[in-house]
Amino acid sequence: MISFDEAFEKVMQHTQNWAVQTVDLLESTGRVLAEPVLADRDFPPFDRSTKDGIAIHFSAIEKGRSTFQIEGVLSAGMPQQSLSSADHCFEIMTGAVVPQNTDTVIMYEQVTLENGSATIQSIPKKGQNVHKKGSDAITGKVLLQPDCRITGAEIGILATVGKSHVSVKKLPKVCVISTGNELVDVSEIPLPHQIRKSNTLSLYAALSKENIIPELLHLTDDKKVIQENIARVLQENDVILLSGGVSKGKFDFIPEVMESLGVEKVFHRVAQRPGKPFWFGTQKECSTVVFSFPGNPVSTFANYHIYFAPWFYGCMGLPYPKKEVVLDQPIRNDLPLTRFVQVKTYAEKGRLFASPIKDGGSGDLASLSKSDGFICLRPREHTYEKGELVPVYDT
Ligand SMILES: Nc1nc2c(c(=O)[nH]1)N[C@H]1C(S)=C(S)[C@@H](COP(=O)(O)OP(=O)(O)OC[C@H]3O[C@@H](n4cnc5c(N)ncnc54)[C@H](O)[C@@H]3O)O[C@H]1N2
Ligand code: MOO
Ligand SMILES: [Mg+2]
Repeated sequence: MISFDEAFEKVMQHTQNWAVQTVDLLESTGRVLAEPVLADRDFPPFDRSTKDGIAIHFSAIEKGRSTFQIEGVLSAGMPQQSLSSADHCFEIMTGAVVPQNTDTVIMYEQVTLENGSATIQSIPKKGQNVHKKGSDAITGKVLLQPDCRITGAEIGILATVGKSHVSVKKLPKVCVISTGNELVDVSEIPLPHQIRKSNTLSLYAALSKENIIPELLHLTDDKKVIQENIARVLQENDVILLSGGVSKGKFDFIPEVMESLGVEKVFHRVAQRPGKPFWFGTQKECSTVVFSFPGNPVSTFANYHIYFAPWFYGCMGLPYPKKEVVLDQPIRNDLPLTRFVQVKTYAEKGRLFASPIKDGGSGDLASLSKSDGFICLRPREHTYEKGELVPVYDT
């Protein structure tokens, strides 16, 4: 059995790269950008008024003028105009092009309009309320580097530079498989000896947060059925996530089936709780990566977040957000294995605290909604003290 740190390192050594694809702008939301995005013109592309008011040439103020004859009204979307005399002004709206021969905008609140003239009530600063052409970025500047997650902010930038199609990293094709004769569909009424499938649906939901829509498959505990189906699934997918069938039971066929299909075992069993019988391997010919999680619900859930999530970030070239929390009570782990304890986190005085949740072991599926993460407690003789910082995996 290997330690958690060794297992984690081995998983991270098997990151994959699934090439790139071009998608429509709005479909790129949540995806990882695969190209640099440059400013196609200056930002802003013209001297732009930032207030509704009047545009003047500041030299008129220096000469002591405070009343200006209004030459016209400018709205956003009008081509640039030209002021014919420094004794005049234009009324100008936010977003409109500042006219030639003007350099300063005074907002309506500081102006009185009367008989076609505007009188200013206070002395403005030269250049005020003008968002200068190219002041945010000049043409050709890199606005977005590749390997960033596309959120609403990036969509706005992509739209502004005219990217109706965006190059993004491809997502893996994923199959999520449940195994077990006791499992029935959500819509069924289970017999007394049966339970409804839940793990694979939790995995489906977690994957969909990453924009991955997996194929879902259920297999009975029949070696031949498992073998035939996994042979096909290996060919058709980049990643397989399994739940169940990896421990010591007479019907836990996954490890031997995987090896019979040429999936090379990287490790089986990790000194951790929950999630100990985790099996991880790769089929080199079709470069499919197999995460075979132990069937107990908390084990499947924990291992997805502890191993798969950072691995997937690694594949996408994204840094995995490492996080620590402050323990709000002492907790021991003098076992010779790494413990992952469910916690509820909360913020207080600018710090993030974690409160351990009592659960009924790794079969206690209902406990998962009371927590929002797992803290990682490596084996250690002395107690983890109240106030100590420990790593946390968000769920
Ligand atoms: N002799 C030993 N027995 C067990 C060991 C051990 O080391 N020696 N390890 C225990 C640990 S720890 C775990 S975790 C489980 C892992 O079992 P498997 O991966 O073989 O999973 P199954 O036997 O198929 O099922 C276990 C449990 O989980 C439920 N399950 C499975 N799949 C689902 C699903 N999709 N949705 C909901 N629930 C699911 C299943 O009904 C069982 O109750 O082994 C221990 N045993
Ligand atoms: O380690 Mo198992 O994953 O606790 O139930
Ligand atoms: Mg089992």
